[in-house]
Amino acid sequence: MEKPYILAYGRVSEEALKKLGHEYETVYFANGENLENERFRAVLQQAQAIVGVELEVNEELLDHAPELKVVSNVAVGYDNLNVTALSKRGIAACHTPGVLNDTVADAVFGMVLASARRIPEMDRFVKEKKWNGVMPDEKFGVDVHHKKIGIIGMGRIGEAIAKRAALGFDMEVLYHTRSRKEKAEDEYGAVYQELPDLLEQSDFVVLMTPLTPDTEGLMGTEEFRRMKAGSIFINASRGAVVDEEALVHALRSGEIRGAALDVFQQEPIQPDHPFLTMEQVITLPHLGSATTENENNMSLLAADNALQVLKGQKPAYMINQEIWKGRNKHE
Ligand SMILES: NC(=O)C1=CN([C@@H]2O[C@H](COP(=O)(O)OP(=O)(O)OC[C@H]3O[C@@H](n4cnc5c(N)ncnc54)[C@H](OP(=O)(O)O)[C@@H]3O)[C@@H](O)[C@H]2O)C=CC1
Ligand SMILES: O=CC(=O)O
Repeated sequence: MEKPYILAYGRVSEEALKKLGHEYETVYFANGENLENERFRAVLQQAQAIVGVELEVNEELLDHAPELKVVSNVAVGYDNLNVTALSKRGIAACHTPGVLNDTVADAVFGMVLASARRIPEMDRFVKEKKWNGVMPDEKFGVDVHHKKIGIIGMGRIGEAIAKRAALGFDMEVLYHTRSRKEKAEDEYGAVYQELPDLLEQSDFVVLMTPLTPDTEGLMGTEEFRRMKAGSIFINASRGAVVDEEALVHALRSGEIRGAALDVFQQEPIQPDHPFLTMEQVITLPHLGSATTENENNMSLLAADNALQVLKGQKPAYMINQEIWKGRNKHE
């Protein structure tokens, strides 16, 4: 009998592809492939699992996937999945929380340091042979240590950022979420704030919420207006949590000093986007979790999630847990 199919998509490590391929006919498609590709449609028609990152899984795609049992994101964020549509069809939705916390927090701290100390800009300055041996006063950065960092979305990754800020850089940590975080308060001295208060006090504002109907456009004109003069905005959550026009305005008008952005409303960013011409904005290609080690860890976790579902076991990291109820009376 032919092995059942798995459709692998986007960033999935070699080791994970091998693991999946051992038991299932695993066909890999690069990021950007979609229903317009005949081979993609043919594999989807037979696929019992999708394992990958950034594939838009909507009703239309699901209509082409009659055998599907699980969609396993190689990501913790799952705004690319229509979870309601998956649940309605009894398809498990899985993701990879936890394993990437430190990797993403390292990247965010890189963004904090790079923007405060103008590191990418100064790299260009030297390479463009503008350096005459003296660091010009007008290119000086600002300190990070002992400043206030405001974290919007103190979840798994937010806490790893708070730890670096408090224990590594002696920063005061403010945070805003829907619920209080005792661990962050006890271990990192984090102080809960309503959003306007956090924005008004923080030297660095770090956005780390998921993209949901509640968070879409969370940072808009009013929020940027409330930020301190000279403050820096960091976004590593999702582009659509920010009103990009409002951010461009806040940067151009000097309401805030700078920004470091790993995510955009449209990825890749449009070639004529104003961010690309702004010296005070660091633009990154959604690299938060992108290290060799972490890609493999996330891919293996996503592969395990998918294989567990295909074997009738409850996966370790399932988003729509409610669909599992009653499937196995021991769980
Ligand atoms: N740039 C990159 O490469 C990466 C980006 N990400 C993004 O980071 C996000 C967060 O990941 P992770 O930390 O694991 O997720 P968590 O679910 O652990 O944390 C999310 C936090 O956001 C808070 N939150 C949710 N909705 C709101 C709201 N309306 N107002 C205020 N706070 C809110 C939650 O609050 P509460 O706890 O009170 O519910 C929670 O504390 C992912 O969903 C993804 O979009 C993740 C990895 C890499
Ligand atoms: O953006 C990455 C993720 O894991 O979510």
